[in-house]
Amino acid sequence: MMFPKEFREKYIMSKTLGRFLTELCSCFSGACGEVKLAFEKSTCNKVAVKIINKRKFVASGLTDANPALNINTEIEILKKIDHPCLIKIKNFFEAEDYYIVLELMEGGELYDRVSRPIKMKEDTCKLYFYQMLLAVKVHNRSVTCWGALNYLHDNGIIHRDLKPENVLLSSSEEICLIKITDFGQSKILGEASLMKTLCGTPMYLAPEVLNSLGTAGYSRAVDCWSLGVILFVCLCGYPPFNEQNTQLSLKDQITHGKYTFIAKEWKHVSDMALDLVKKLLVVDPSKRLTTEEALEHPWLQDEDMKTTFQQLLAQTCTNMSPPETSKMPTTTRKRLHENEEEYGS
Ligand SMILES: C/C(=N\NC(=N)NO)c1ccc(NC(=O)c2cc3cccc([N+](=O)[O-])c3[nH]2)cc1
Repeated sequence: MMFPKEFREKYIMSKTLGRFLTELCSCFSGACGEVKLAFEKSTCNKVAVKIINKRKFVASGLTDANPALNINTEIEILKKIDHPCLIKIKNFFEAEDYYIVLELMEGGELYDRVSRPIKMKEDTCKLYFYQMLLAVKVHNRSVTCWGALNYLHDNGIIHRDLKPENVLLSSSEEICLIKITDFGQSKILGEASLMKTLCGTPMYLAPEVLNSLGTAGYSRAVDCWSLGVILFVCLCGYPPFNEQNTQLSLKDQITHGKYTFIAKEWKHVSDMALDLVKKLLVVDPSKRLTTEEALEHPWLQDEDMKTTFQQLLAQTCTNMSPPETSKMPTTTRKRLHENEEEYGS
């Protein structure tokens, strides 16, 4: 693999991190790329480098008409966000492939934790889930060691691909910070253009626009559903919806909210935790808990857990300087704004 010259001037590439084989397989199924360890020459610090293969990226059909737009949207999102539970970008290079240089998350992917035979403790699930909610939610800004936190939804950003592979752990310790990554499917919400459309006569308006009125403004609820699936898997160790289920297709399981409940896998899980899962896995987005509502749920009213999070945060503040993203190469192509309401299903 030939790395661009300007990359090689700054970094020494090392081994592959995480599940290369799965990354390789996912290349054939669509999303593609691997993550490698690298050393920053100027500081000798370790970094992670996400390599996104351009050719497979286009062939996978994962991208909109213009694949470069996707990556540019993603890079702009990565540069814009500044939150302890969202991955930080350090640099970006475009050559025959895309190279995204990021902070190292030595605990690897949550996917590998939930795949282990021994289930995660409920308190650990709570600490991780609390951080995922903080990262995604709309919230009145609170000050951290780096100033006001920018939340994804607060910035009109929907992740749209939340899953255990995209939740990274800061250390191999069970009690650690998590960070959400991979904004390759994210959308940036523009101003509520549907409202402007409705100011005029609907005489020429397509039916799907009028039909979308019911779900208008709920596009961010997709992240809350995904968080519900992640919480389900963390608590009981198996996914709520899967192909092995014979009665219903995976699609029907999801669209009807028919999750598989294996009582023996849930007997050590509190009723409050299960109650929160049930209120996130609600098919109607307008009835699904929002991230703010989820944070108010009784299961998360746990001062010990919140103190632990603040202590973890304080540790990172002492040994880290605020991110320097201003020196990175800017992305040039104009980014499309996704309307607030996506028409149709
Ligand atoms: C930005 C992004 N994806 N964007 C995208 N469009 N993907 O298709 C992206 C996706 C995944 C990652 N993953 C990692 O940084 C990452 C995975 C992993 C596994 C073991 C160990 C480490 N580690 O940092 O030590 C790991 N880091 C980092 C960035």
